[in-house]
Amino acid sequence: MASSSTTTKSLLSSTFSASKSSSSTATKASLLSFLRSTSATPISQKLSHSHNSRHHYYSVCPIKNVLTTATESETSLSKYPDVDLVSSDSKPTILVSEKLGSAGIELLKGFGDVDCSYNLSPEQLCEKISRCDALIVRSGTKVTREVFEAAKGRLKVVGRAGVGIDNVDLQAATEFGCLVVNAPTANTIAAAEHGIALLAAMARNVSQADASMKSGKWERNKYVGVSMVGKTVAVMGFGKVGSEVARRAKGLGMNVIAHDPYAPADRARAIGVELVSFEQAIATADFISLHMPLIPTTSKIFNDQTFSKMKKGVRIVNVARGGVIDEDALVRALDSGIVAQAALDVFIEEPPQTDSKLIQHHNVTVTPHLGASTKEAQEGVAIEIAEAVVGALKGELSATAVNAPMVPPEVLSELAPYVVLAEKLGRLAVQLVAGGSGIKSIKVTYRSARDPDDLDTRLLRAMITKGIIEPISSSFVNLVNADFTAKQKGLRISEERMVVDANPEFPVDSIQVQISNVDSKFASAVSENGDVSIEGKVKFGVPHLTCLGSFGVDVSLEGNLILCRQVDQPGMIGKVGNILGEQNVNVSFMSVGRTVRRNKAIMAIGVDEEPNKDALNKIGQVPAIEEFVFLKL
Ligand SMILES: NC(=O)C1=CN([C@@H]2O[C@H](COP(=O)(O)OP(=O)(O)OC[C@H]3O[C@@H](n4cnc5c(N)ncnc54)[C@H](O)[C@@H]3O)[C@@H](O)[C@H]2O)C=CC1
Ligand SMILES: O=C(O)C(=O)COP(=O)(O)O
Repeated sequence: MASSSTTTKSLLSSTFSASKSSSSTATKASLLSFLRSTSATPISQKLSHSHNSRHHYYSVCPIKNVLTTATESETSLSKYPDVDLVSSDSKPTILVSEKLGSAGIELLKGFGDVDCSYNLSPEQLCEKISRCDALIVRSGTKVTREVFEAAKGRLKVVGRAGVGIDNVDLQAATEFGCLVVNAPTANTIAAAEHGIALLAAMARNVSQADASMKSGKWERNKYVGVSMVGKTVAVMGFGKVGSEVARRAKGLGMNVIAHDPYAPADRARAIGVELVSFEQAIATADFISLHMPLIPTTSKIFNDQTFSKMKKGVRIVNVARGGVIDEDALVRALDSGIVAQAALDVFIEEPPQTDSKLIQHHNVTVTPHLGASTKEAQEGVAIEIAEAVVGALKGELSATAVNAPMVPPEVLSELAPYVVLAEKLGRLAVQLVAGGSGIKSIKVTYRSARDPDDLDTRLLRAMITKGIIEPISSSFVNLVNADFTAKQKGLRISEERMVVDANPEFPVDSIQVQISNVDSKFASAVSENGDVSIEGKVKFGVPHLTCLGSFGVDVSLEGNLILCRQVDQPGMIGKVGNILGEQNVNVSFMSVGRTVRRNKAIMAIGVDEEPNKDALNKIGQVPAIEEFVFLKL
């Protein structure tokens, strides 16, 4: 490895002191803007910047599905849609499309402009959404791909004021870089209580007897019920609601079994519940209470086949999601007597058709999705979701993110400077790749004194991805969509964590980014193994480039960078410095690295301003300079 030296100490120290404070602000701002969906980055700004730049652009080659470089003339601005964007200092607009508790609304009003518009048609929602930064829904709003498309990049967060997110197209949200958060805890008890209410009401024919009496009848013999005590209830889905139902059912003297492929056995044991297989649960239960999410593996999991395996006369409660039951099969099972009764709060289609055979069935008790509808739960959910949405709009990582990694705040603050380093290295590496090269394979190596398992690299990987993709495509990358976008663009990003002898106080010692099988526009950036290779470190909170190809350098990654390879001889720094000085371009940092004395050297010059073409040409004409490149950080 080459040694690196910095030209003047005073330059170094003044840069550090000047950059230290600005860098910590920049670090924070950069981190926040990344964590906020960058889909909301003013695209117009991004475009005008790109349009004015004299440097290479890149676009996605749709056939090879590989990132390829292209020149400005090949880059058409017409592919970018007109986007109605708020400026970053205006208040965010938050659309609340279903009734939300007043405490939550007040909290939201303290942060943004709140538009409570209920009962919007899909078309009305699509029309409104392009003017909204956040959308808050309950189970009644379908947040489809069309909604994300109509948002035109402005929607940063969808808040689901409740648990189930099956009404939100998560794949589309992720693709559009839109964070989805939910409020998973505040309605647990309400849902569990409703489950128990339905269980008891069904067992004792409460709703049927009520309707009968109101129609003037007195039918005591017709509505003889069944007792719950001593009966077996199978709780299907032993999560938050399921566990609370189990606890309450035990209090009623029932024998409780549960099925949940992912539930820990010790939690079940603590409540006195036996975890059993699906088959065992449905074959032995007198009552079955459903508490699993609606996901592909649970969709219509209760169907003709599974009903046929149930104990004859079983009673079913569903406070989870209508879609876990094949409703036509349930009608058949009710008609045949396999299922004696059902009590349903949720339906495949909500509201269901009024003439639905299931709803009208005399052995079925129904409620219109009331599980979460208690005053207490609704206030709790409203506050929980308002806090999550405001936090997301502020750029904080959410503890209830559904489609993004949850990074604990302490990890986040420790990683903050490395997050900036990671993005800059990605930006730098991609600019070193020659136009026309297809970028496919990127290797990231993290060196750290800590155990590899202690380093959560998702955030860093996402930042490197952002740094690589954003300068060369029209995609906007954030924590939500980084992996998806990389995959979509055919980028293979592999990671390696290496333990090195460094200060364990810091989570990372260095990050190296290598791009394989590409040509470089700066041959010195190519390492011995043929990859474009750069490495960086954080020094005093400031990201630095420390290695380029086989050359050691030391330059703070701020502003712009000129890299030159020259014959190692005296006077080179002065020559280039003079050319820049003539153009009033301020040098912020300079570092020279070489492999062998008086042989080849790399000069890395940080500049505050962008030198004009003339200055760059003059640098290129300095006889000892063999190659140079100007890079924007
Ligand atoms: N009716 C209503 O108003 C309400 C309905 N819900 C619904 O209740 C359900 C449960 O909510 P929470 O307990 O808060 O969620 P949770 O995530 O805490 O629990 C769900 C459990 O289902 C389990 N599970 C996943 N696949 C399964 C499978 N194939 N078989 C059995 N279990 C499986 C999971 O491991 C998890 O433990 C959700 O569908 C939610 O949408 C929740 C609140 C109110
Ligand atoms: O939280 C859930 O999953 C629910 O089903 C509650 O739905 P809601 O918010 O009452 O429309």
